[in-house]
Amino acid sequence: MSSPLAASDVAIAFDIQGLTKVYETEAGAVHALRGVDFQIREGETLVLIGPSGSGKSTLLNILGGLDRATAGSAKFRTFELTGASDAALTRYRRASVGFIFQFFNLVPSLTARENVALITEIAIDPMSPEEALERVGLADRMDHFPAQLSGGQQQRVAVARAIAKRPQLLFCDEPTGSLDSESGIQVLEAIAEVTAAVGATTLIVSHNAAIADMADRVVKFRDGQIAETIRNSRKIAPREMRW
Ligand SMILES: Nc1ncnc2c1ncn2[C@@H]1O[C@H](COP(=O)(O)OP(=O)(O)OP(=O)(O)O)[C@@H](O)[C@H]1O
Repeated sequence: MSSPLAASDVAIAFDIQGLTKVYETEAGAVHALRGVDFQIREGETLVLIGPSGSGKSTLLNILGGLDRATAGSAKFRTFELTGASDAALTRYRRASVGFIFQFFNLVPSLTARENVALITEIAIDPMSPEEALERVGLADRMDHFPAQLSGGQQQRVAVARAIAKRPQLLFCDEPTGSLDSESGIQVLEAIAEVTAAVGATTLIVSHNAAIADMADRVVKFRDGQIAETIRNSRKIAPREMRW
């Protein structure tokens, strides 16, 4: 069956078919994803919203090579994630994916520059830690330790770390979840800027409905499935969002 997005002039980053995830727990099986069919275009920014437990993070983790599906298929370009070896998934994450999580995950004993350098030292074609930190507005904070930075600044270091290797994919799970609105806007501005600069396909999971305005498409989850997708006619810059 031909898909509406598979026209020859549209490059597809992810082709997802029947993606299913069941967690076996002591309390019984938890159906986190119930047969998701979806395609994501190269260079798109998607914002994933929906109730707690509806499967957003599970999808992000599977597409990021951090978790494995129970059934179905998820293909990034020509790379089939489901069924890939652990080594292949590690190579994929290292080469292609930048991650940003809610709680920054910086190494406390390293400066901002050193936290970013941890990644650039093992990347294939990275920008310098200095360039990455300049892009997120931290040129004057490079030699600060995480404890000397605000939450928003720490998250911008995490953004710099995620994009310094020029990833094809940027996955953000609640990137502003622990920030006040002004810091959150600065982090989203940094994400929008670096996404445009490196041309990454970007997925952002958020509970903040305002963030949906910066997406090309908003993906609404319900009960382990995609209930609706909405294409924004115009993307709104984070600074102009109504928070
Ligand atoms: N490691 C795990 N073991 C067992 N169940 C899990 C695990 N991870 C997630 N789940 C369950 O899978 C379902 C989907 O969780 P998921 O984290 O993907 O939802 P979410 O939409 O991202 O929620 P939230 O917005 O609260 O982060 C939930 O019922 C959750 O409890």
